[in-house]
Amino acid sequence: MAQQPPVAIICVGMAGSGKTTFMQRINAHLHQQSQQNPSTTTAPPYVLNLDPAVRSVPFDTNIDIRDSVNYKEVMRQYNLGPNGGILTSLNLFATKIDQVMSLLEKRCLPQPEAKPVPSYILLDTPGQIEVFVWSASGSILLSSLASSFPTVIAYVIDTPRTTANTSTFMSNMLYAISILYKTRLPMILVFNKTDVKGEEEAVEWMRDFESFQAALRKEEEEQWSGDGGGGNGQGGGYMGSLLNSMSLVLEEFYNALSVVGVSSMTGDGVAAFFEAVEGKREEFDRDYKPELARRREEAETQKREIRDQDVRRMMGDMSVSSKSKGTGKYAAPVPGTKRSTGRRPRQEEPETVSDVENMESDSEGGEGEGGFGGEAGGLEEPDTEQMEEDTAFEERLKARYEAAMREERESKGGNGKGGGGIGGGGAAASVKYIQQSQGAAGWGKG
Ligand SMILES: Nc1nc2c(ncn2[C@@H]2O[C@H](COP(=O)(O)OP(=O)(O)OP(=O)(O)O)[C@@H](O)[C@H]2O)c(=O)[nH]1
Repeated sequence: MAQQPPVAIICVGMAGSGKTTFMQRINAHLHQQSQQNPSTTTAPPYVLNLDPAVRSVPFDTNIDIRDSVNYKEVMRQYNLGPNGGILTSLNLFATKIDQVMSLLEKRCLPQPEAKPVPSYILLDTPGQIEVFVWSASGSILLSSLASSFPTVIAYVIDTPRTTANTSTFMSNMLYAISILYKTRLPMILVFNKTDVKGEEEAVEWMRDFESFQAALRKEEEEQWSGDGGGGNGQGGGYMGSLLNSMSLVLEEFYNALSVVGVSSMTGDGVAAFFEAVEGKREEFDRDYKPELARRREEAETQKREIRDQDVRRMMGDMSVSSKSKGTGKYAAPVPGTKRSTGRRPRQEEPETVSDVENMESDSEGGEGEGGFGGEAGGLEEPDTEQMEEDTAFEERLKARYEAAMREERESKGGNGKGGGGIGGGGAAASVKYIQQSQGAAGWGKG
């Protein structure tokens, strides 16, 4: 049977929630599996560490951000604090994303007649979730991964701490929502540390909002009785009603999530976690892949439009359209024409703010390109002279174009001159471009 591409599991969670320990556990589980079944066609997982600030990683990694970026040095050089250092390190790492992706694709995508590939790619992320999830580099890393592999977010939660009270629980759930909506990737909630406190209470609060509201009421009563009846003005007030309403609103969100209880310490619940991952792989293929393709197509169209706009603006600046040929502000003065002898060129329509400023300064001082003398009042020469000037410019442009074409032909003919490197390629491309645009403007092929 043909192998499936591996699922990329990205472990995110608040600092201290147990991401690294969880990574260590699932990594050990997968290694054990591949050792126990040597006949299996899958290799051990491919592991990446994206936490530049971690001192030591308790598992072997295939790619480690610390190998390419020195976090301490980044902080020192850019004069940054810890979070800025992590963010900048991630940004620097993101500049190498094409190398990372080509390595991942080479090692992890099933190849015909090649050795087994891993079933899973595991990624550990920095504890400062926002630095990873809300940064440009985080988005680049996530979208690159998701474009090649089914990708799942494992949101690791410190169960004892989160279920200590309803407001901490709600805050954590809201954080999970923000990540879900930001990344738009399938998510599994991993209630970690179940050896200390089971996940049952949290799951009940998610599945049955009445039980969450009952817990909320109980907390409020306790607070009121603890305060000797005075209360602190928060428990029963807007906080209580906000949490109440939230529990109703979030029902829909909870239904979209898979929830598992795991103890990274004992290994309890790891098998259930991988079952959930397989479920999310199907969900990714069914729901997320088409959406990703649509977003990619949208981005491509946007990029094309921006490029076209830039080209149009550039052509406008160069004034190579048939209408304004030779009158642009970048056109060189021609010996023997009126312009070089002091006549002001015909005013163009401003296209940019700087054009307007240039025009204003031209008309104020008359110090533009030879524009001084008695014509500052805006006297216009007859059109025939303008036409002469246009023709001269056109001829110069044509001559330059033909010379460049000749040069290109010679370099192609292998006359020992070589291609001219980057500069030569650029000239050839410009010639081609000018040729096309002039052709479109009715200038013929030349
Ligand atoms: N009892 C128990 N402790 C755990 C479990 N998982 C992690 N811990 C402990 O929780 C603490 C934090 O674990 P880490 O794995 O370092 O957490 P992290 O999320 O990677 O932390 P950062 O790297 O700071 O983001 C450590 O002391 C772990 O031993 C678990 O399942 N049970």
